[in-house]
Amino acid sequence: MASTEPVFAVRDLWKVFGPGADRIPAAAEHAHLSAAELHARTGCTAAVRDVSFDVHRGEAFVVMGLSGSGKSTLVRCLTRLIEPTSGTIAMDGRPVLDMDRAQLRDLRRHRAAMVFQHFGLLPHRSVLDNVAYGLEIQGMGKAERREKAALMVAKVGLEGLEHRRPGQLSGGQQQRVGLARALAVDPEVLLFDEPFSALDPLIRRDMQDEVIRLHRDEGRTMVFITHDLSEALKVGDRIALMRDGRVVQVGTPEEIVGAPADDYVRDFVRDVPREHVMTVRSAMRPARDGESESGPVVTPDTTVVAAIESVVRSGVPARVMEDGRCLGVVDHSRLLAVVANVSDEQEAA
Ligand SMILES: Nc1ncnc2c1ncn2[C@@H]1O[C@H](COP(=O)(O)OP(=O)(O)OP(=O)(O)O)[C@@H](O)[C@H]1O
Repeated sequence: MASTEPVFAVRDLWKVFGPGADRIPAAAEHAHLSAAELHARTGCTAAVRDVSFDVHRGEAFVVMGLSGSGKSTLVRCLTRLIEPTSGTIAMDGRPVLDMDRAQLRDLRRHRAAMVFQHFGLLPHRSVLDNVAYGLEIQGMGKAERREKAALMVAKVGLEGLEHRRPGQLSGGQQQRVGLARALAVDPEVLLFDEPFSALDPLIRRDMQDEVIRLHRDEGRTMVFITHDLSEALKVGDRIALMRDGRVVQVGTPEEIVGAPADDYVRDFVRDVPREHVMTVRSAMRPARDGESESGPVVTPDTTVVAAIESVVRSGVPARVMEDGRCLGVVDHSRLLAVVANVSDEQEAA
């Protein structure tokens, strides 16, 4: 298996609810209709509308959009918890829509584990046994699964709480149990359905950091649903932004914020503090006489806010260095242009 092969390859995917749903994807006369018009005309809801994207190995892929935009339906289609109306999905090159029940069970149990918003914990079991549950389903012996579960409990920071019941835990702790349970089966992909939206802001931030740490440490592929833009920008390597069942843009946080595909995306990201998302790679200019010889050094993926600090402290432009080469420099005006959302042309004018 080539390592460049996507984990998920989704093409022309549709999920339509309602009467005669099967006929909607191919019906060209409906293609230009908005979601509301389509519903008024046909009685159908196109929850996922002609969507194509790849999820690369090892990336955190975020599906973002407002309530009702189709995020949950899309992600549930990946493992056929919801049956797509048309299109194709491949996981590791294998067509998911051709899988029989046994193959699908294997897919959901071993390869793509879901972490739900409402934890789905078993109330009468201890933390340890909840975490071990997925392994029990897999048929692993008691001693071995408890040992493995204990490791996962420690990994998500719940040591000492192994014998509590879910009802004796806070929301954040319960979510950690759900996370440990998904991790215990060592899936190739973790699918998160708005996992933290029920948590209060501070615990939510802790959990986001936890997920990012797990992602960095293990390089595990993640698909993460959220309606929260700041969460998407924080967690995602790439983000698919959905509107009315369609994916309107797929890109890195920097691409989404720096080069919105249309007015909808532009409006969506309008209030994002750009200096926290944009990097010096998109802010730098060519070095002029002597500038590549001195001044503070930053890497190309340094955020603008971090580069501002370097430039302010040193009083001179910062050099953007990669593999010993100076790619360019960032000075006060380039950095301020990012903060003010002024483009090169506007700056020069
Ligand atoms: N079983 C169903 N029958 C009919 N319509 C459905 C069904 N499930 C979802 N829908 C509709 O499909 C659209 C997309 O729903 P979905 O739950 O995927 O959105 P979402 O972006 O995940 O929303 P939220 O953030 O509120 O969970 C909505 O208009 C919803 O009402």
